Amino acid sequence: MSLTRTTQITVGAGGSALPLGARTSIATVCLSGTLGDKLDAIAYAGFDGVEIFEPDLIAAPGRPAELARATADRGLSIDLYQPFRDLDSQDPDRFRRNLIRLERKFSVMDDLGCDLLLVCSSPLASAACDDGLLTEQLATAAQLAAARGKRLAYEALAWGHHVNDYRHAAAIVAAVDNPALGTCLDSFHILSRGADPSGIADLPGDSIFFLQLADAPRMAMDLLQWSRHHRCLPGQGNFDLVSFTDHVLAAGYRGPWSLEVFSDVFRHADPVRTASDAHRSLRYLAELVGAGHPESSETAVSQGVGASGEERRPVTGGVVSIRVAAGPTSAPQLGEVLGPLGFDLSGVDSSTGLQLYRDAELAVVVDPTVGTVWTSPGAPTDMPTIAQIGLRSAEPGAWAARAAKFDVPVASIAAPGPSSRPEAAVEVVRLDVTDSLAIDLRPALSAGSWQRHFDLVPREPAAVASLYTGVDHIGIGMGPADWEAAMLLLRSVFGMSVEEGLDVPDAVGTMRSQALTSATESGEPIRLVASLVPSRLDGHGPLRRRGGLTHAAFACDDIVATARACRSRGLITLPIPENYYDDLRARFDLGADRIDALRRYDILYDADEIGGEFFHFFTPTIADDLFFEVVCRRGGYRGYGEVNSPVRVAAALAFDA
Ligand SMILES: O=C(O)c1ccc(O)c(O)c1
Ligand SMILES: [Mg+2]
Repeated sequence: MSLTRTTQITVGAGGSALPLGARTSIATVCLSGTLGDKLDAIAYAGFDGVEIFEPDLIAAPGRPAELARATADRGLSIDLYQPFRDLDSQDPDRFRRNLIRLERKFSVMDDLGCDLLLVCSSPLASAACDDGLLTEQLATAAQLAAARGKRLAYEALAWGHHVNDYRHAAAIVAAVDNPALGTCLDSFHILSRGADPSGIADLPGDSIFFLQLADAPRMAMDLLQWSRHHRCLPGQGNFDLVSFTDHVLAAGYRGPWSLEVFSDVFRHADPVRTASDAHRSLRYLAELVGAGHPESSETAVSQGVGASGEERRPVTGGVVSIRVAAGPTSAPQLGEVLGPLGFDLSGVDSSTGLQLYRDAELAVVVDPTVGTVWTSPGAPTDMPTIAQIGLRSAEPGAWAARAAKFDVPVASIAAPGPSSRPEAAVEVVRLDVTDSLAIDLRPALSAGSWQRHFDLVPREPAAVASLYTGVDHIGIGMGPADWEAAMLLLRSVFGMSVEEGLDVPDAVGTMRSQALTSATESGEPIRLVASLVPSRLDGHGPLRRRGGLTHAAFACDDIVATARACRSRGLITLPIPENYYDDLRARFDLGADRIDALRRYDILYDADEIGGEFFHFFTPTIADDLFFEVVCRRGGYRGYGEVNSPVRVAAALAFDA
């Protein structure tokens, strides 16, 4: 068996990764560091151009002409200089003063070799509040720009005083009717206000001077604060950027796709990592947009980056295995819980001590070694964590190719095979989602494949029928440093989709959680629930959180029968308080018998508006974190019983006390 790690980073990849040959660009404000650090990271990630954010230039030691050289030396164009604020004004003196300021900025742009300036709509109460006056003032500015060989891209800020909607900005631009004035469309300002983006398709394409893309998580908060602190990359938030971008292309826009992401997270993240995620996010968006523009994908496909038939995302089956990094202290405790749950110890790897627990086709592998490579740096070594998720796939090699398309490194584990067909020898492809979580893709786990790795304990075939129909979902904790990158990776490579995130308050904190799902060939989706773990909690170190967080939930068809079977094997279910069942009786019309059955087996319950039902019970936590859950879904229930989460956490604390 050999392990090979392939890392492919696109450095200055030739040709466009975007539909219709569009160029990639990014605003310097997206990244942390000095302007030099930012340009290095942007060039390294493979971008074609930059937007220079004025405060970055003002604070930099180099003169604009030097910046122009530094940018050109890195193979980058300067696509936009921004922002020019508060141009229009009800006060004629103020407006005259603003025109002088504008002329000075044109001189800076001369030195930068940039001809496009972003002009934001004014948020000031003194802004021109009359369309006639505003049109007149923008017309004057456009004439000055034309005389200096410059162009102005007028952007409606979502919190603009008079102009805060792209249609209003476009109407003013149309009224001015000067080729030196166009609009800048910024997805954040348009989608954050819930404006219908379909009107973009009807704008004259040559009046759209610039496209800024940003995603964001849905939040009910002040627009300015939301925009300045919580934007994220396409594929990290909840906006529908695919149809947004489709409308912009339908209008005929062929300029750069530029990222403008104001983010508190990226402000202190490694700029190289942010920039490479940023470039990946544009390719992710391009793949989805390109799928709707087959005529546009021809060039892209010839460069190996487009959405062609054979490049479609390969399929997976469901979760077939879970590997728990348990360490020597927790490994025996895991065994004590897995046995009663129906997982028999069926093999041990004599060289590593890895323990294989199986219930029919499902496997849980427990790693008892100290400080395994899967444990996050700084995490307590005795804290068990789900380190690997195994998905069934008949075509691991195709997954390796797909990961490479997004520059995600994979490790290919080869099985002995004919050397004439090396691709057939790829047995497992492993891809790191974070430093402490990997996803494996492999064909069905036959006894044969286990045999190669474990000394199997002889057992009677099908001695016990399987208790479970599969893995319903997996819960994982992630630190803030990993969160954004992991979301993008899961969504781009695996095509996972997200619903809106949830904040779930419980006895030990408020947990930000995000469910991700992806379709499988069997129809039952893969479900992951990521929870954002603050990097430090109560001095317990990163990722340590009392009450449990990391978990695997197994699915069954009959919750009471399964609970009974587990109890008969000695399972201690997490005790749920009487008060919970009093409340259930008050909230739902369940009938005394059903409530009694739930209470007897510590089963929790939820129902949704469409008649879906959810039943689940839990094990106590192992070493404060890991637990197992058994669930039963009925009638198309799509949630995770989140309402019961605080009850579980409090019950786990009470059990441990
Ligand atoms: O938050 C701002 O002020 C700001 C500035 C420039 C932009 O392009 C933008 O979208 C927002
Ligand atoms: Mg903008």
